Amino acid sequence: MSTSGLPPLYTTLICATTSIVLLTLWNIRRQKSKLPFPPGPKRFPFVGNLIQAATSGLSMWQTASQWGKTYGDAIFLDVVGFPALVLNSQDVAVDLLAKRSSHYSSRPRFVMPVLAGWEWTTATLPFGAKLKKHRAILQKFFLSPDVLNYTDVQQRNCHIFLQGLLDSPEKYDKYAHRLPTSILMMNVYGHEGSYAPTPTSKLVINFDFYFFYIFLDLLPWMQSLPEWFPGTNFMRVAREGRVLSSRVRHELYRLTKKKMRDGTAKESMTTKFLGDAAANNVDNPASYEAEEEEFADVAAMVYLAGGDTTSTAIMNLILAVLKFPETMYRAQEEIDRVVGSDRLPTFEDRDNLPYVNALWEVLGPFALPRCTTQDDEYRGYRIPAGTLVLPNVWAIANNPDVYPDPSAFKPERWLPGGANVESIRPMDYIFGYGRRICPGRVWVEHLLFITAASLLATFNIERALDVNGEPIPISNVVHDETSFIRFVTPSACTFKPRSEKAARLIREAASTGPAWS
Ligand code: HEM
Repeated sequence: MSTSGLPPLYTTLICATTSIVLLTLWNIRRQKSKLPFPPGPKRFPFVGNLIQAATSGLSMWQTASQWGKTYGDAIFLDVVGFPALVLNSQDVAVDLLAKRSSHYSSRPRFVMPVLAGWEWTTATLPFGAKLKKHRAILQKFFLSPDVLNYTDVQQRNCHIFLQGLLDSPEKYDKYAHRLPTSILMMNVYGHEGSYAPTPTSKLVINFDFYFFYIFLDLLPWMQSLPEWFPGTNFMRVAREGRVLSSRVRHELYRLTKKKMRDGTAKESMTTKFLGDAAANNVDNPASYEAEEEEFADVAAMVYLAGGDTTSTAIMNLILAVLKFPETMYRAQEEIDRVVGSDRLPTFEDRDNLPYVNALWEVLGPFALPRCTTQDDEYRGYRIPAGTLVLPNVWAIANNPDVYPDPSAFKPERWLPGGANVESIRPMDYIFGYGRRICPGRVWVEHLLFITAASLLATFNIERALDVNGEPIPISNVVHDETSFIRFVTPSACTFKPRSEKAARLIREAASTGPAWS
């Protein structure tokens, strides 16, 4: 509508109002950019807070928790020039990562993982259309057990796991790794066994490994140096990474497609997805190909994301039981009462085993960094776009104001009448927040329940004794304190079947399951 026909008073009013609104907006913006950053330790030129974190003698999560006592639960850091924000409490993590997820849901993109060919992985994708497609596929297959009927596969493999412990208990860490990877292999591709493309692949697939090369983000011109130039070792590492990435992405997937052509493929996420995609794109081969390419990435991502995380949770469970044997006896008393000794536990028992359910929530701290996509203001502080946001799950889980005696393993704290029955539970933070919350969480919950219940129904797990009959100290070693996953090394311990009958039940159940290669 034109204002030319309006009386002069109206025109003046409209102009005045518009000017006031524009001035106010400009002022808010100016104020915002004048706001201070959230509090944090003194930042030094070039290195920022890196030296303080590296020399504190604690893990980075513990150091950040200590800083929290002085600076509060949102701490601003400088990581060699990159702004970073550590979130030390559940309230702040939910406020930012869940309630403001529109601009806290991206991931930082570092040079080296991209050079090494891992830019397709769901967990590193920036927020956008591609990520939404990946997550839609993951949620379709993993949020409900019914689509892939994965509880069946989990239960059968769990029996094989128990048989492994009967036969070679000293290999328990290998079996703890093989359990989730074999199930994922079947769920995702329909293959039996687990998979490692090369013996060193574990190292290179752990993305934290690439953070060593963060100097490339500060000195991007180094990528143009000739390969003979000193300090360009990253080029060789990146080349090896690309070969590995391509194998992880395609090998298992192509094998399933071959089996589908031969008519020997077992039902899996891949056969189901390709079947639906073919039916929906009968007249549009280009669209089918695009969907297929996208899907192969998601499938490979599941295998990468689910193995080490879930096997670490199983190792933590065993460690917790070794450290606090009374929890094992209490769980066994509940299992004996509910399940009896004539059969192995099943998923139908889950609701009747509250103590066992409380017991498996002992997963180690694990989190993935986020990256902000817009400037933000929070509690009177400025958080610039491009800030690396790190949820400190360790600090949240070890907050003595929420959890009395936080490092003691007391599953009963979650039960009716327990100290933490009203508090947030580990399940509320160990799988992340908002739009990037872990899409594998329901699958994990099922597997950890059946593993804990079956393991404790059939075995007594105890510390091994030395030549003098004294218990050998538990290995508490975490492989790599800087890793996003707190890997646990195995302890000297024994897995004794609770009875002849328990051993027989295991052998009978395992004889109907798949063989682990
Ligand atoms: C104990 C086991 C596991 C734990 C503790 C865990 C935890 C997490 C956490 C904390 C995140 C980051 C969430 C965020 O940024 O807020 C994540 C992301 C992810 N998880 Fe899991 N996870 C586990 C197992 C699995 C499994 C079995 C799968 C396979 C389906 C899986 C697939 C993924 C994927 C694809 C992402 C990236 C999601 C994205 O960036 O949007 N995880 N997980």
